[in-house]
Amino acid sequence: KNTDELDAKKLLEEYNSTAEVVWNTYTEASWKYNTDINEANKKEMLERNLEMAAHTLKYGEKARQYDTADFQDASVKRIIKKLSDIERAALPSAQLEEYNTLLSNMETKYSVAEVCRENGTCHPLDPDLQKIIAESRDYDELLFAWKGWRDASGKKIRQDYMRYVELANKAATLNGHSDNGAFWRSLYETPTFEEDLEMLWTELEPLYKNLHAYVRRALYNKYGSNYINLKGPIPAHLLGNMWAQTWSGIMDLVMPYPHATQVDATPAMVAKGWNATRMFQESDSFFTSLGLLPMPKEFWDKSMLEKPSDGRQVVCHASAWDFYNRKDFRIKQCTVVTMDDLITVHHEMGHVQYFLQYKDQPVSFRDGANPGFHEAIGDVLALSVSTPKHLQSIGLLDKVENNQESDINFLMSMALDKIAFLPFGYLMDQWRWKVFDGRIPSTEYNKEWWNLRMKYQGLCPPVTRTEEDFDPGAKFHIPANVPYVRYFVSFVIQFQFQKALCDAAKHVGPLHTCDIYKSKEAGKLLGDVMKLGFSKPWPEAMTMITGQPKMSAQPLMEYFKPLIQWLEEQNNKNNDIRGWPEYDWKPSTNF
Ligand SMILES: O=C(CCC(O)(O)[C@H](Cc1ccccc1)NC(=O)c1ccccc1)N[C@@H](Cc1c[nH]c2ccccc12)C(=O)O
Ligand SMILES: [Zn+2]
Repeated sequence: KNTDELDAKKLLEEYNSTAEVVWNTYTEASWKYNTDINEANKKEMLERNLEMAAHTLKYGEKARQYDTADFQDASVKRIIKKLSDIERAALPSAQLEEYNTLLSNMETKYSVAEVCRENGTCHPLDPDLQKIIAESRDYDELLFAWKGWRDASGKKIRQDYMRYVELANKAATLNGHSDNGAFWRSLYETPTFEEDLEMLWTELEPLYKNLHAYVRRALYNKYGSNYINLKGPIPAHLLGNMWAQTWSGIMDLVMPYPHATQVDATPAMVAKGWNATRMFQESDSFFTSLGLLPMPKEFWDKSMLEKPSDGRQVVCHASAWDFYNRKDFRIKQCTVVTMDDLITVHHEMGHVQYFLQYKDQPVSFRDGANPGFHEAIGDVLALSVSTPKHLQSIGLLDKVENNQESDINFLMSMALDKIAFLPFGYLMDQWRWKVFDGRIPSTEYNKEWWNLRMKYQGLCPPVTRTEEDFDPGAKFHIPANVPYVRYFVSFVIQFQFQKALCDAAKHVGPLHTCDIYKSKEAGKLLGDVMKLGFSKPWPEAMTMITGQPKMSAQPLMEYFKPLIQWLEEQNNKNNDIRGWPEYDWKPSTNF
């Protein structure tokens, strides 16, 4: 083994400059395909992916020659270690081509899927089906969209997915992991990662069960006892979101005090003629108010901020793009003018802010401290933007009162996104980890999916599901091969970050009223951590912000404390049980 540290340094310089070119070329081709899905663009993207894999293989094999045990420079050790895992480039070239083709076919099938009515009108997921699921209060119309989407997307991907699992696992084992799930978890560099997650869920589950009981009661009042059992799971198509992952779509059904302050800024956004660009400019202003970096000109010139109207097929699921040339950064989002999408705008802008902050790091360090950090940045700022006080200051809410009822309304709207999401954020990769390690065989993909949906979310399918279906495939991240536990981590640590930033901003009062707008101290804390990228283990980054190295559910619980007490009282008043002991109940199907 080579123990020459200067040799290694030279290798890494060569790697870094060549990687920037190869990755930029691939990213341009991938962008072209994602924003104009056709055979020619797909072919070009697949070719560029092979070139990138060849580059990864070449330098990965060189990196593996080194024994870095006695190296002085910790960064050199860290990069050599990261380069040594060459992921899919470890596959024989025929299988690598098959793997890349499977991935682009699954993502394309998902992105072009649509649901057609008898009268011939067809509906894509974005914006049509999402709008129906969020706004319709007709049980059967909701069922049309819910079942139709799963028939058009997940069902079509099941075979591809089985082969993808085999090849992903083969690549993982060739890199020394037991399976692909073990590889994904290794990115957190935390030996107790699964135990830590389980402890967080144990702390947070009671909050979720209280919210679930209260929402179930509201849905019972709306849809009646044929469709809701007060001691059973909730039919999965009634929660205002295609995957029941966030529930703010049904805020009108659960609003605690209809006569107190409203919290939805959507009507004002529409009334004031906001468009996608305006939403992104608003977000850009918030970031710069903290002393963080503005979006560069390329961003505004080259991003795709709306679904094209020229007939092009695109991947609508939002994403942020680093072109690895330290200049070119973009967002692709099929933005609609709603409060929900204003939140997503901040989420995506958080990714680009991270790109900007770490752009001068070596390419191997141009990543989040862990994947959850990358997901949390934008959401932290969105916590401030979402406050009634801030929405009023940007003209999106007129009347704002400071009283208990308005507080509860606001906290309910936040809980419908943040607390409702936790079990979904946790179960998605529970399912995939079990698929990758073989605990879930392909003959039980759908049965085990619904077991987890029942166990964690207290949901049931509105109609019978079989192994002909593949409901996990109806959620973008499964066909797109994007890990998901990062969002569970993000939804926990973003409250830790918010608490720390609010302290730095010298906020006084309850955590949920904090708005860090214009706080340069808060911005500096966040900016310094983003500049690190992946150069230090994430507990060091966590300590820089919060003063301690661990994930903790305490700040989230502190943020929602007033609502938790209120929900306890309401559920006791309604004599509602927490949980769903009558788990084998099914809603009536009148067709
Ligand atoms: O998927 C997303 C947003 C998309 C993304 O920004 O996370 C995107 C996903 C993606 C990854 C890889 C390829 C294609 C899409 N991630 C990024 O763009 C990204 C870019 C650089 C680094 C890390 C992530 N949110 C999740 C979780 C979520 C639901 N509601 C939310 C509200 C606020 C924030 C997140 C969510 C979802 O929609 O289920
Ligand atoms: Zn994200």
